[in-house]
Amino acid sequence: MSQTTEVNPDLVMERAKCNFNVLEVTHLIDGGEQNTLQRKKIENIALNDGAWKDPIGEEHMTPKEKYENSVRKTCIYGSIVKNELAELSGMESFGMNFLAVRRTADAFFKEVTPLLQQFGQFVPTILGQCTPEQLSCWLPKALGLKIIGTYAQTELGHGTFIRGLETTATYDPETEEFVLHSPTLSSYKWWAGGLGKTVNYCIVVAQLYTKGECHGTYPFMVPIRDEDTHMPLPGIKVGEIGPKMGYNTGDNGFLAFNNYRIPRENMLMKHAQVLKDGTYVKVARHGKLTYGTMVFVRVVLVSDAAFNLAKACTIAVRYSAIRRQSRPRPEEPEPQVLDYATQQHKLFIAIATAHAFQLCSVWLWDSYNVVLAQMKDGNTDTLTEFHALSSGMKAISTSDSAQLIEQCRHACGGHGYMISSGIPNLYNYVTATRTLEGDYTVLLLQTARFLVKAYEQAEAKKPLTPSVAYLAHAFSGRKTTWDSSPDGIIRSFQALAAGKIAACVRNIRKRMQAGLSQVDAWEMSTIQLVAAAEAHSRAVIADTYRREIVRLTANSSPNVKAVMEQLTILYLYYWALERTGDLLMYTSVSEKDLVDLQEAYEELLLKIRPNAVGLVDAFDLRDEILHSTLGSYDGRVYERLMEEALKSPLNKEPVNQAHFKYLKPLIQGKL
Ligand SMILES: CC/C=C\C/C=C\C/C=C\C/C=C\C/C=C\CCCC(=O)SCCNC(=O)CCNC(=O)[C@H](O)C(C)(C)COP(=O)(O)OP(=O)(O)OC[C@H]1O[C@@H](n2cnc3c(N)ncnc32)[C@H](O)[C@@H]1OP(=O)(O)O
Ligand SMILES: Cc1cc2nc3c(=O)[nH]c(=O)nc-3n(C[C@H](O)[C@H](O)[C@H](O)COP(=O)(O)OP(=O)(O)OC[C@H]3O[C@@H](n4cnc5c(N)ncnc54)[C@H](O)[C@@H]3O)c2cc1C
Repeated sequence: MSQTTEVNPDLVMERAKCNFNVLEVTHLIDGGEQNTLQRKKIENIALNDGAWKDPIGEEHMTPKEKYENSVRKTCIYGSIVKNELAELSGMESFGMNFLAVRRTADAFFKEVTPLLQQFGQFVPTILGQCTPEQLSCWLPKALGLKIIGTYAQTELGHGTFIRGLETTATYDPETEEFVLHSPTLSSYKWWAGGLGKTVNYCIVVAQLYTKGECHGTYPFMVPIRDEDTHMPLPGIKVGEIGPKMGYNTGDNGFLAFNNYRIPRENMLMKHAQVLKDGTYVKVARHGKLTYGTMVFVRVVLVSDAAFNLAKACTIAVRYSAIRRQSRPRPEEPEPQVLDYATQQHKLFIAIATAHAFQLCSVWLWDSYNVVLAQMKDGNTDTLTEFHALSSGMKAISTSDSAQLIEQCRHACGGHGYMISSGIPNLYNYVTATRTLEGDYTVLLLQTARFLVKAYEQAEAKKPLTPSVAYLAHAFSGRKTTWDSSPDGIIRSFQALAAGKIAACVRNIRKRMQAGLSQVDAWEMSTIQLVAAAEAHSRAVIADTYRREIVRLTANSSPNVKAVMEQLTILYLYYWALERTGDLLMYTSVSEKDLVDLQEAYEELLLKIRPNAVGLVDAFDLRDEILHSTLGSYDGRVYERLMEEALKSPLNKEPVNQAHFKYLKPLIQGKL
């Protein structure tokens, strides 16, 4: 943890007040002491020589300078963490090296590296979609950065509806090549990270045509720039898409093909093949295995949501401890804003949620590895449930994380609006993750498809998979009895998910009986289906968070156990109070129960208050990674804000020329 000699006295006081062992909680979050040591080792390698520093503040650079600076730092960073990046050669290896690389990358890149997609999607797609021969050809080149690539699936006209993509890959048996073509403007590839200027290769998802027949979308390895001159190859039109809310150092691009030819071997053929004579051979036992990279990235994004939220609440809690405002008791000094109950209400849920998502992401990752292992043995039975689960968790974690990061900004008042606070960049990054890799609504509707089918299984008294086992109790005809214990609240969350799913099924059936088609009846019910999938995902998250905390703190010291338990209960109370209407509908909760719950919630905030700074210190986020004037470990907020203000290019001269050019003539009435 970075420490300077002078620490703000309020933070010193807060740290003295903390009643638990901060390092013990850090180990818990990291998944054990060895992991913490390994992470710190990588952080020291990556950060200690200051290579992440910018010549001038990135925010003062032009877009072109920003991009070039980001490429420069990518090369420095890549050479520093080369060995750790090599670990990414197996999808199973989502270990501490991966997470440490992810964390230290944020010291180098306030937005993103143009090579994000090299490791975020290019390498994972090679791993998941290639035959063994293709793997041995492409993987070493990609991992060794001999080729730089991205993943171009989305088009100007279609992102969500993959089956609607228009780019074609038509097999020509005469030359044993595929001909890639963009028939319309809406078929232009759009969005792929790094495509604008950085990459020379691209995995392109296109409609496969052979022998006059379309076989759906498949990925193709496509060289797009000359490996020597980096010029776009003939038949390729490529460029950058322009300024965005965030990801501005990520050169997202567009790409079009004019009858562009690639060898037959460049179709990634793990799940289907086109033989030399053009015969199409399907290998996969599950129709959606070509969507595998998306499933992988959705799992990664849950962990990313937790990490970014931890950063935002570290900034906001430390700042709230040093910020003093208003005088409710005239005889006393102004209180720290962290002492206001409303401030605690804004912030402590953010800490608890960061823990919840972190633990869920580890659990989800472990479940994913089980699914991958089964698929290696040819068994794809659990993929459908996993797709529903990961879709729901990705949707909720990215959306909640973005909302809570914004809440952290509110908690920092005016200074939170400064780029130098670090929060705007965090928000701009995370809010995009609600959309990319599957939009929030669209993914929850995928979860809902699974839930409706699971409900029908439960109705028919057929066996249920673990994440929906609670549906077996949905047919008792009685409201679930309210019980404010943690297990009782989780049962209530499951009851309201079950109630909402049941209501959806009833509505769809009613509408079909009234003459609507299945598609129309489903469409009319989608508002409720999204709500049901949200309720289900929240029940899974709450249950997983609670179970994992109980398991992980079984041997913890009493105070660590106590504070972790308080956060878990806070999470449950918070969401119960957010959903009082639903609880009244689907459980026996009374008005008095809800009044008691609100009171218990407020008392819990008071109990957590003395440990708040300790809790965010336990995330162990180095100042270099936080990039925040408000959130540094030493709390020298005002000094840092002033230092940053003086870096503004407008402060380089006492009077700006615009005064003489425009204002003075206006003042003198000469305009
Ligand atoms: C140096 C740096 C260091 C480290 C960096 C490393 C990591 C960094 C950290 C993280 C970030 C990494 C990258 C992030 C940055 C940018 C990434 C952004 C990239 C992108 O956005 S790529 C494009 C992604 N696009 C999408 O996600 C599109 C969303 N749409 C879909 O997924 C689908 O079209 C659909 C699911 C909405 C519908 O598909 P469909 O029409 O074909 O299917 P149906 O609705 O008809 O369903 C049929 C059937 O299939 C089931 N199904 C659907 N999908 C899947 C699946 N994936 N797996 C399994 N089953 C699936 C569905 O449930 C139906 O089943 P049923 O039984 O018939 O009901
Ligand atoms: C920063 C960023 C980086 C990206 N990087 C990449 C990349 O590297 N490679 C790549 O291929 N793509 C990339 N994308 C694209 C991204 O995957 C898509 O934008 C995303 O999947 C959403 O699809 P869309 O843009 O088509 O949205 P749309 O589907 O057009 O969504 C518009 C609205 O319609 C709604 N909607 C759409 N379909 C339905 C439905 N069936 N039912 C109900 N509502 C619906 C949505 O909920 C949304 O409200 C990136 C996007 C961003 C923002």
